[in-house]
Amino acid sequence: MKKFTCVQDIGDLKSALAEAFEIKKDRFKYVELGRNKTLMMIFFNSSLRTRLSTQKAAFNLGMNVMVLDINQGAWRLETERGVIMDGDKPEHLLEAIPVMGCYCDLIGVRSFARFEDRDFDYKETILNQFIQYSGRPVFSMEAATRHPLQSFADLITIEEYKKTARPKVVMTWAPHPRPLPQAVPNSFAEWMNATDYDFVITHPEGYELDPAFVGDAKVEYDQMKAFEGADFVYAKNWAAYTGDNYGQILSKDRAWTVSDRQMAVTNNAHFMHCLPVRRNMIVTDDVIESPQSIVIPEAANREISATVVLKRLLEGLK
Ligand SMILES: CCC[C@H](NC(=O)CCC(=O)O)C(=O)O
Ligand SMILES: NC(=O)OP(=O)(O)O
Repeated sequence: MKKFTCVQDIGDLKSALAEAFEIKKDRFKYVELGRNKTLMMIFFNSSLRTRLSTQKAAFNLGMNVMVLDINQGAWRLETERGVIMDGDKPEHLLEAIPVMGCYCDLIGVRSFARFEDRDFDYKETILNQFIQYSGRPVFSMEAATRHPLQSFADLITIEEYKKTARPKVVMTWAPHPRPLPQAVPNSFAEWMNATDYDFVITHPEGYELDPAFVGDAKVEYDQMKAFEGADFVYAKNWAAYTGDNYGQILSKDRAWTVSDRQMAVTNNAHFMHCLPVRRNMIVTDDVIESPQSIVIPEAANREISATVVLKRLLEGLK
């Protein structure tokens, strides 16, 4: 594997899942693979789970790790070409990227959507500059339009907890005080559409995601109807995608906050969320603390998804 930015990069999902469950049985099985290899993790945005689980995955494979928080310690970076750099940014990304590539063997990048220009975001401008100019294999630690490490962990978790071959999985929008990226819902939809699950997306009108990610998923504007018979509920907020509303908050309707009311019409569904989660905006305390909540095992599986991805990128170096 030469990059990991989307579901297509991992190839056959059944093989990827088999590798994940193999590694889960013995996560140090490939500890020699990464000897004297260095992972560089570059964050343009905050992180807890990705920052910790991806480092742990690198250690599982015997790698060295460097972590850089851009604009905190490094020089502030200009990312636009053609800009006269007479302001507060002493370095351009197009120099910084190949320099960072000199010091490592693999690069992970977190760079969220900026919501200033939809084309800039949806062309994955920053991530693709790392792919183009670093000279190293690059993987996404959540970019503008996807979060594949999260989605792979979500799939592993559903496979572990499902009671039927084709569970009903419902992704629901929920209210949030800030405009959040579409990366997590886009990516979850992309991975769910690559399975044979019964996948439904529910959100208020106006929050339609990019059709390229929605694919053949059923979209239901009535949340209670969507929840009927669900085996898994995956909650997430996202800002509007369509037209002039890009990056905007259209609703903070707390009737969409996942509570016992909605969970009551499901098939005793497991509750999932990528975390961090705003309690009593996205989901009530009772639901996220209930026996059906699997948000912690879901987060734990981030170590497994990252170990599989780093293993395949290391194997690609040979
Ligand atoms: C893994 C999720 C990362 C990010 N979440 C946030 O930025 C939450 C920030 C907040 O709740 O203020 C998102 O929604 O894409
Ligand atoms: N789910 C996830 O990626 O969490 P962090 O933003 O804390 O890394």
